[in-house]
Amino acid sequence: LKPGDEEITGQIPLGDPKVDGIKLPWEQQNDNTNNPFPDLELEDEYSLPPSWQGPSHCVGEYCLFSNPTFGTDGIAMVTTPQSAWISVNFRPVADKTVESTAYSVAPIPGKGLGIVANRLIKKGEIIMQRTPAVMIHSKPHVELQPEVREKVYEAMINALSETAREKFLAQYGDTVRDKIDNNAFRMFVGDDQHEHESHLGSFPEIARINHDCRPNLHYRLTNITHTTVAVRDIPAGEELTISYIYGQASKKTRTKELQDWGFNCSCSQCTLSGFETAASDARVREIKRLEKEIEDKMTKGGKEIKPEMAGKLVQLYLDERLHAYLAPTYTRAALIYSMFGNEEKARELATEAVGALTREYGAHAKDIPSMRQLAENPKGHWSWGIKVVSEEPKKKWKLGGKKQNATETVKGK
Ligand SMILES: C[S@@+](CC[C@H](N)C(=O)[O-])C[C@H]1O[C@@H](n2cnc3c(N)ncnc32)[C@H](O)[C@@H]1O
Repeated sequence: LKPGDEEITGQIPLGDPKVDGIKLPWEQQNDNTNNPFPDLELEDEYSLPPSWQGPSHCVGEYCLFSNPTFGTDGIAMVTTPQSAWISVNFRPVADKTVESTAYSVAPIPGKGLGIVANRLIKKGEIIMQRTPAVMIHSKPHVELQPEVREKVYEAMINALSETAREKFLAQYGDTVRDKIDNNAFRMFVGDDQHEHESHLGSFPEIARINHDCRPNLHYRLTNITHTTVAVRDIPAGEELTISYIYGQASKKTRTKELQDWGFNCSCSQCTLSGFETAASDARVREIKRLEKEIEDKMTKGGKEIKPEMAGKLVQLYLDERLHAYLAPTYTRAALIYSMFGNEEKARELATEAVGALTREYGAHAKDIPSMRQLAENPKGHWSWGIKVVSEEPKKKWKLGGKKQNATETVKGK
């Protein structure tokens, strides 16, 4: 969330008690109840298993739901019964992660605390995989009156397991709200039948990872599980980083976005010399130009495309150290070389694409079977030697795209 978001008001009609006399929810209860918030009767459709507490502390349709034994360290959610039900019923994710001694928390000059590799971490190794300790629907987080929000958050923190509470409170930031604003990831909770709704997920251990515009980790959210993966080999002693913003932007744009986040970036890319920064900005511009050119030519049937364009794009991504975003680029390049009948390059790039897709989207990424087939047997792949796609070019050309999971994140300040 960016500064200014808290100015948005109105969806939750609580009013200001001091101004218009509307009572806060807990003031509306009769005196002989200990529960200051009205509980909500759950429709059968959204009833949760008996291990769950809630709904309680309801404000409008948003209530507290908790389970101290769920996922990594238990969870407390402030959300709608529908989103709670969807989250509880998501398929669990359990990949093999590195041992917890492979990294540790350490002070990082100019960034507070951060996480540093204790041994060589290999490209593709999964560093952390966690479910949120706290998950809050974005609307009440932004729109609730501060007094009401504080009460709800107090109950939410009390509902956490002791371990989760300790980890949550140890995060960077003064108040509960600060800790959420500075550390949470935006996640969208929904499924095929229900609209995806914006939430803020707090993963306290992952939140120690600082930002770098050219990160060595990629993160993804699969349903409500957060996974961080190494996108290149990381030597012992190097800081582990993710990007809080979209990295393919000029320094000026990145600086502005990170200032909106509340800090002046001191990452490897933001501290380059003026000359290096100009070269980097030029590469980013060239990446965008080439991507557009390739896309335009492909949607027009691919007549004027040259495989070298795709090769150049891959090289620009590597030169620019954009290792966290290689999957679509490798996939596109492998297809183009295959279309032009270059077996060696098609195999090589499709093999790279399988690795990048696995790192960036997980082992079930939808383009993986096709890229695997291309790597193993280019001549048997649909794209082999077609050069010019005159029929239905868009349909054949379309890459799997970014949205692979039910949830998708932007670092959710
Ligand atoms: C999610 S926290 C990261 C962990 C935090 N450093 C800590 O001590 O817990 C985000 C905060 O870390 C700091 N930070 C992260 N990346 C940074 C960077 N590239 N440059 C400067 N400060 C950074 C900023 O204060 C930012 O608001």
